[in-house]
Order: sequence, then C-alpha cells, then structure tokens
Amino acid sequence: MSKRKLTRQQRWRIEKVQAERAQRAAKRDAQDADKLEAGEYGPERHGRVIAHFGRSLDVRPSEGGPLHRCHLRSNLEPLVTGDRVIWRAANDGSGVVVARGERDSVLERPDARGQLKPVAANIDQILIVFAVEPAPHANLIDRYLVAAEATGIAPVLVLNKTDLLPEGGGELMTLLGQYQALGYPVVTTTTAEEHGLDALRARLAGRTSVFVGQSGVGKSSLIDRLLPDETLRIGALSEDSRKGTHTTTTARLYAFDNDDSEAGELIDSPGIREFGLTHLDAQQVTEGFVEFRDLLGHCRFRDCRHQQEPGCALLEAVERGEIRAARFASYRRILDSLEDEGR
Ligand SMILES: Nc1nc2c(ncn2[C@@H]2O[C@H](COP(=O)(O)OP(=O)(O)OP(=O)(O)O)[C@@H](O)[C@H]2O)c(=O)[nH]1
Ligand SMILES: [Zn+2]
Repeated sequence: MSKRKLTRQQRWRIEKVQAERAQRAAKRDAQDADKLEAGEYGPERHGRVIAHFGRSLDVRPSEGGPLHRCHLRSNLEPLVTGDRVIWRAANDGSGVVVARGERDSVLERPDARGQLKPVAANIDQILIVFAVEPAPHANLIDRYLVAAEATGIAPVLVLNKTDLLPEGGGELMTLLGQYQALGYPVVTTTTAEEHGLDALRARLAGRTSVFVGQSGVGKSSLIDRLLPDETLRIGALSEDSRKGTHTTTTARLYAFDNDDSEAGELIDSPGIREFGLTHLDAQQVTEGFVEFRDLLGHCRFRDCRHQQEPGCALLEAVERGEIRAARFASYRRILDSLEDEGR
C-alpha cells in the first residue's frame, strides 16, 4: 500500500486530536491520584477482563461478585478480553485497572492494515469444530491445526453432527483416529441427542476455550446449548458478523454456569470464530506439523526445502510410512497457498 500523503490541514487536525486525547488521559490520571489520596478507591484486587470497549473494561473480581466498569490507567498498554488484572474499585461501581498480569497465551488476528493485533489472552485451548456435513475438505483440519500450533495454544478437534455419521463411523472417524494417533485430543458431539454434549462439557471443565471452524459446522448451536442464558447475546453477535462489522466487535468472556465452579469459560467473538484463515509463514507451517518436529534439522542439506532433495529426513519418513502421505501432501498444499498469496 502506498503511503498516504496528508495535507498540512489534516496533519494539524490529527495532532490536535492526539493532543486533546493525551490531555484528557492526563486529567483523568490526576483525578485518579486525587481519588486515591482521598481514599475513594479501595485496595488492590485481582480480576479478569470480561469485555472491553476502547480503554473502558468490564472487570470481574476474582473472588466473584458484580462486574465493574473500569478505565485503564493511561500509562498501561491496551488490554484484551481474558487478561488478568490488578484493579481498585470505586464506591460507585466503577474502578481503575492499575496493572496487567502475565499472559499465558495470546490470540492474535490481523487488523484492517494486516498488522497482527491481540484479541484475547489466557486461552487454554482452541476447539476446532468440524462436522459430518459440511464435510471438511482435504487439508482444512491441518490448516486449523497449523494455525493453532503457531499460537502455542493447545488445539482440540471437535467432530459435530455425529447423528449424521454413516453406520460404522465412515471415513471421518478413521481420519479422527489418525489425528488422535498424532496426540491430538478428539471429542465428538451432536446437538440432536440429550447427552450429545457430555464429552465436550468434560473437555471444557476448568479451562478457558475458544471455538473456531468453518461456517455451518454448528458452533452457534453448540454455544447456545452450553450457554442457554446467553442466547440473546450470542444472537446479537452473529447479527453483527452478518453486517460485516466483525473485525470491530470485540471478544467477550462467558462462564459456563452449571452450578459448578469448574464448568469452564468461553471467549467468543465473530472474529475469533474465523481464526485459522489468517496468515502464516513457511516456518510456522513446517513446525505446525507435530510429527515433523523431531526430524527438522536432520536433512542432509541445511537449507532443505523438503521437495526432492536427496537425504531429506521428511521425505524419508514419508517413504518409511512414519509420516502419513496425506499429511505431507497437505503440508505441500498449505505452503503452495502461501506462495500464491505472495509470501
Ligand atoms: N444434524 C445436526 N445438525 C446440526 C447439529 N449441530 C448444528 N446443526 C445444524 O447445522 C446448521 C449450522 O449450525 P450453526 O450453529 O449455525 O453453525 P455455525 O458453525 O455457527 O455457522 P456460522 O454461524 O455460519 O459460522 C444449523 O442448521 C444447525 O441446526 C448436529 O449436531 N446435528
Ligand atoms: Zn528435507
């Protein structure tokens, strides 16, 4: 993209807006200092960001109780949903966030300019949902797995609509077995049966999860079942995504309340659901195939591209049947698609 030339007038206006914004932040900090001195803010507490709207955040106290709409100290970098924070409550139900905790993990997405931006933090697992109908195309699951591996967040494969499986399970169940053999946890679900989500609920317990997957696989249906009280809000989310405002709709954290504190949590937004179709580089793709990892660095040529080089450790493993040919083909396909995108 060519650099946009700003007129002097535009530049002046931008500088003015920025100066005003800095002034407002400084004023608020000064007011905070006054409030702190006057004892209007309570002691420091732990909490978690449930949603955010610019520099305004909904914080849930760690010990429970109502949410507090907090603002963020101007010296702190922006926070995202799922962040753990130190905050102080004011008497009027508001509060101020004074520090951010370490992040165990961050989920990022490219913004409108293609720059990676954090959208959620402290996620324990990415549930990759696919279905009997629409069936996943050949390398779709691998694409999602590679994208998940690149985040460092553990992926889980969820096969939904098992009520539509053919007798004996068919090819999809065979495929699932192959992923299980690679070490990936696999869960099957159906919304057509009363106990169709039991295995999923067990998997969600005590963890913070996100659901991703292509359109029509049943993400909304599963989430509606898991969060019956939140149905309206979820509906509102998908309406936003239809209007195409998904990139600006921020993520929200939901607790699965089964009268069970260990029921687990979900972070959801239309943007997060689309995860996996984001950009990756060739190295991330190579490292995203877990069964390649021990072999990397063992090719005869240090700059081996694993195409037809003699002494290629990956090709030899395919020959020996240690790497499934279909996975290797998928690897090639994903790399080719990166080249098509000019990376
Ligand atoms: N037979 C069967 N149909 C299901 C099941 N789960 C969901 N569906 C149906 O699949 C269709 C798509 O489900 P959604 O929940 O909208 O899928 P989604 O993944 O949220 O799709 P997007 O909103 O487009 O991302 C709906 O008609 C659901 O009723 C299931 O377990 N079995
Ligand atoms: Zn090689």
